[in-house]
Parts: sequence; C-alpha cells; structure tokens
Amino acid sequence: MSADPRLLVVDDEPDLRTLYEMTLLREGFSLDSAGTVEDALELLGARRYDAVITDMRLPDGSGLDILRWLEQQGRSERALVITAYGSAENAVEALKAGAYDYLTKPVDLRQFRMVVASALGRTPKMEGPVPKPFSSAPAAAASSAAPVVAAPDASDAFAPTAPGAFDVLASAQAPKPAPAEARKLPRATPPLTGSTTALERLVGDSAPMRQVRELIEKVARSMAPVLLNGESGTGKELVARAIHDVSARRPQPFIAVNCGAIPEQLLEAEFFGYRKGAFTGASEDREGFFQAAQGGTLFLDEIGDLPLAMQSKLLRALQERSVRPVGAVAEMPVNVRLLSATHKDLAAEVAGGRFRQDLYYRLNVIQIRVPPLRERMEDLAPISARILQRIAADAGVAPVPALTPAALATLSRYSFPGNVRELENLLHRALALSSGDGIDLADLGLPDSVLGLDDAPAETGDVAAEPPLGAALPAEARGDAPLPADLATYLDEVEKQILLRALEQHRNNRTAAGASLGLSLRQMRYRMARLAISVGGDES
Ligand SMILES: Nc1ncnc2c1ncn2[C@@H]1O[C@H](COP(=O)(O)OP(=O)(O)OP(=O)(O)O)[C@@H](O)[C@H]1O
Repeated sequence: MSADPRLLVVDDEPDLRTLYEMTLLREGFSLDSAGTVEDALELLGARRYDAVITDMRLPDGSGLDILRWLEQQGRSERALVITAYGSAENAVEALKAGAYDYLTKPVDLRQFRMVVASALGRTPKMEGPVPKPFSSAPAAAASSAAPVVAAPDASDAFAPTAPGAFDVLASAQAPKPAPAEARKLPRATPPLTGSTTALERLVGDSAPMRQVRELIEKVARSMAPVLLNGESGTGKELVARAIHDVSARRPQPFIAVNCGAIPEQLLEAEFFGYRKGAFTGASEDREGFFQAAQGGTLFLDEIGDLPLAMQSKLLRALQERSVRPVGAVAEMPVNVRLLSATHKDLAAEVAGGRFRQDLYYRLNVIQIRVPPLRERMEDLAPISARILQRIAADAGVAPVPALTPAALATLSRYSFPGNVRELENLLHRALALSSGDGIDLADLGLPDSVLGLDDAPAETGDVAAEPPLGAALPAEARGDAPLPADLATYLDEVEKQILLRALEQHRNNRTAAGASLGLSLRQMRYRMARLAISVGGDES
C-alpha cells in the first residue's frame, strides 16, 4: 500500500459526499469521488485505489455492481458499502459480494473513520472516548479464579488450563493440569513468534478439509461475520484461529469465549466490562471481551447458548460498533471482527423462538461447516501423526512414536463422537501407556465393542444407529411390567446407568461420552453433578 492511501468515494448525494470527503481528507487520505456507478467504473478503470467507499443505492445501479466489477477484475481495492438503516439483508448481501465491511445510515463519523482505518490496516485518529489498549484481564479473570476465554493457542490442544468455577473452553481440551498462573492470564493470542499458524496446524487433505481451508483463505479478507457449524471437537476454534491468522488482524488479539460457560448474570460485565462501583465487588475498572479483542477477532463459541436478553445486547453492540461497560455513562467504539460457532441448528433455534432472527442474520453472513472426523477418515493418519508429534515434543519423548498399522486400522472403524479432541485424548493416554516405539492396539484402551471382542455391534459410524425406539424402552415403559412406584427416582436411576455406561465406553472423557448421547459438555457436567456421578481424570 502506498504511503498516501487514495480512496474513491461513491455517493449521489453531494452533501454526503462532501461530508465523507472532509472527514477523510482530515485523516490524510487522497480522494476521488463519483456520483454514479458509471463514473465510478470510469475512475476505477483509469487507476487503482486503496479502498472504495460506496453507497448501496445509486442512480444508475447499486454499490453491488461496483463490488462485482472489482471481483471480476480481480482488483485488490477493499470495498466499504453504506447501506440504509435497518436493512440487514443489504449489508449481508454486500459482505457476501466481497465487501470488506459495511456502514449503516445515518453514518456515524467516528465509526466511519474507524472502519476506513481498519480496511487500510491503520489506526484512526480518534476523538472522544478512546478504547484503552488491552492491559488488564477481561472481567472474568477478576470475578473468578478461572478464565472464561480460551488459553493461548501456542500449545493448541494441550494449553495448560485448570478447570475452575466456570466451565472454561480450554478445560475441555486440556488433559494436563495447569500451573496456577495460567488462570490469571488474559487469553489473547500471544505475540507472534514465527511459530506455526493455526492454518498450518489444521491437518487434513481430505476433500472437505480442502474446502474448509479454501473458505478460510477467502473469508479472511473481509470483516464479514462467519458462523462455524459442527459437532463438538471437530476443530471449529482452530478454524476460527486460522481465519484470524490469515487475516490482516493477525498481530492483534484473538479472544475466544465460551458463551455457554458464563453465568447469565455476569454476561454483560464479561462482554462489555464494567466500571469501579458498578456493582458490589466491582473494586476497579475492568475491560470486557470486546475491549480485549480491540483491533482483532472475537470468537464466540457456543453462541446458541446465549440467553435472549444477552442476544439483544450483542446485536446492539454489533450494529453500533460500540459498547457501554456496566456502570459507564459513555459508549466506547470497538473495532472487532466477530466469529461465532455452535453445534446447534441455529435456524431451528430461531424457529423455536430461542434465538433472535436478526442476530442470526448478522452472525450467519458466511457459514463454514466443519465436518465430523468420521466423514473424513482419510485425515485420521496425518492428524494422529501430527498430534503424536506434538505430545511427544511436550513430554520430551523421542523418537516420536507412531501408530502400528493394526492400531490405525482399528481406530478407523471407530466413530469418534468426540471428534479430533477425543482422538487427542486417546493418543495422550496411549502414549502414556505404550512401552515401545509404536502405539499398538492394546495401548489405545478402546472399549471391547470397538475391538470386536464382544457381541455388541462395533461402534463405527455406520453401525452406531440407534436401536428401534420400542426395543430401547425398559420393560416398565412397554407395558409388560408393573409401573415404577416413584417415577422421578426410577428415571434418575436409568439416566445414571446410561451416563455411567457412556463414561466407561469413553474412558471417562466427559466430552466424548456426552457427545455420544447428544449432550454438550456443559449438559453432561450438569447431569453428572445432579446424579452425584464423579469420575477421576482430567476435565475433558
Ligand atoms: N484438522 C485438525 N488438525 C489438527 N488438530 C485438530 C484439527 N481439528 C481439530 N484439532 C484439534 O482438536 C482439538 C479440538 O478442536 P477445537 O477446540 O477447535 O474444536 P471445536 O469444534 O471448537 O470444539 P467445541 O465445539 O467443543 O468447542 C483442538 O486441540 C484442535 O487443535
């Protein structure tokens, strides 16, 4: 990019054009302007710009025509589109057509400067309340012993994080106990060290993974919100990190938050921060996740778990691009790219009235489905090899042990309900148990049903079909036995036995056991606590 960025402003209203021009000239940009699509294309044909800012509705066409032209010509200009207030569809259409970002009318000039600066990878000359640089831990770290956002991704799967009062995202991934100081740290991505990027860590050359990788490269170029869909443990967070790593926001923080793990009454303070004295216990100002992610990427995992009241507040923050800390008078502008993930069918949640439709539209501009491991079994060997490499390096084991052909063949018959995370946990244990250079069948500790040693059907993707409903019911429910005297106690006992069986089958891995029963880790924990089931081992 040149030292003196040149922008093209396209709007048919002369007053607005002048306003944009004056604002941008004050920021030190050079400008050209046009009032129609035709004029804009003529200017674009004659020279290159660093960015194009265009109104959506123009006398001889639409801002989308300009976007399409830029796309067809393979031009590098970043495009910003100005849409009418409340027309979320237009904004979504613009982002899908390749716009870097959009603004809604009436244009807030502070936002305008921020968005233009972000498109050009610059810091705007701020007026009014300027967000503080991220210097303190987000609210969660202060309000409990445990962090709520994910651990730094440097060590990826084995980020040392202890489970705490809050169910942390990282806790589901961390087979290792944590040093105490890890709990206090904000979990922004650490400074770049030249280590591998998340995209490089995303192993797998299967057709679905190639497609995911292509999409990552494509969506990284804009500010468009991306919704990642997929079962637990498939790699949604890794994909989110990869989008951040590939984007121009890479030097800025990546903040991952597990929405389902934050108590409802703390959500607003955690997201937007709070001011000293805002409530009992607020002994100092604290930043929230939005401020922590300033300039970078905010990844909201399990977005489907956000209560409706918080959904409205999040939508407002996205629309206004500013947040108001609890107890603060003024709003503060935020420049954050939002990525979100869910294992739920959000469209069904909208239909059921549990998720706001307008927020769904905002988040779901681009959707990436991360396929379950069983749909890309050709990736099993390379992913296992990479994971073993990492575990061995962590444990100081050399040479790196490999799976024997028999172990790999057996693993490929397994359905992996907990996906790559389950594979990681399994290999972690296997490495601890193995005595030689290779990891053999016996080291895997797989249940007999997978090894084909009992009469039960092997737990493979295609045999894992549920039994017919009638056959699965206990005798009491089918009418050939007396009714239970205490239904609640009876059902609790049935549930307990099922949970214990699932836990046994999955070597006490709660995530995998829960996933095999269609339960999230959170739901699994809740049920286990209610039924007083405790298992040893790590928190996954
Ligand atoms: N393709 C892959 N190659 C290598 N490692 C992977 C891959 N996919 C996932 N992983 C690893 O598997 C673990 C689980 O991935 P991740 O946390 O991204 O899953 P998730 O879908 O976000 O899970 P959840 O829905 O439970 O939050 C991580 O340690 C991640 O690094």
